[in-house]
Amino acid sequence: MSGDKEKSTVTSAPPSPSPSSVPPSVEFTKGINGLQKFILRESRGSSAEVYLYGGHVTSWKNDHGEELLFLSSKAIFKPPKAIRGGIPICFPQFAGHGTLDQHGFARNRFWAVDEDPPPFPTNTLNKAFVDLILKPSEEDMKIWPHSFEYRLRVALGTGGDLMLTSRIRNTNSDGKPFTFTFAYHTYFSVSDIRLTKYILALLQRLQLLIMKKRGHLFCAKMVFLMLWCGILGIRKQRLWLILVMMSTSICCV
Ligand SMILES: O=P(O)(O)OC[C@H]1O[C@@H](O)[C@H](O)[C@@H](O)[C@@H]1O
Repeated sequence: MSGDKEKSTVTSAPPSPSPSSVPPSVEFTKGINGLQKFILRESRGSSAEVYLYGGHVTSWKNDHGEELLFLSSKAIFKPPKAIRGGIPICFPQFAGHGTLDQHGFARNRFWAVDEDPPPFPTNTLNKAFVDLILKPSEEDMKIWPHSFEYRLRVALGTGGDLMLTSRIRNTNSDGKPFTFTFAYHTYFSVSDIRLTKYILALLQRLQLLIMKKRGHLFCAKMVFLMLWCGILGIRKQRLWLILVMMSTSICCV
């Protein structure tokens, strides 16, 4: 679950470390309303917090201690209500695209620690990370009759970059395929929401225009994001972090 040792929950620091040599660490503790959470810390001081409830990232701070995610002051942290802010996981349905409640049920379920995650092709050394897993309950199967294993890795890299990797496996005993929709519904923190609203409206139009003309969604998204960050004066480092965030992946096995 942490950088140096894949299976240990807490990485202990060596004796008298210098600030730059403190290893990445993962702490399992209680958060708001006693809900359990992990705190990931990286050697240069950035951190992230992940609740088991919802597999929900609620905080991501850079090495200056600045919060990069928005968490509503009205977020109540009381199941079955979803946590408002941070990075809600919308699964197996995004928005109202289906018969389930808005954004599906993954954000309203208690996830478990994944004790035996399949290996990753990439090097996880020097990263603080935690592996979570969600499997449907009998009640879930009544509203969405598909068996699955949803594995989520939340990792914090040495530069403070936050990476979420979702791996969703169809475990239907009859091998029947299923479809789903999904989103990391990230709430970024911004300094001026009014200005952001105007700029977003403008850029959404621009994005639509580019998509219509070129039909190239990826390019449009990148142009959109870079303009947005540039106009809002987001520092270069933060823009980079956001771009890394955007490159988080989802794969089905
Ligand atoms: O209010 P919820 O269910 O947490 O959803 C968060 C937001 O999700 C977005 O997808 C909707 O467009 C918003 O209207 C909504 O507020």
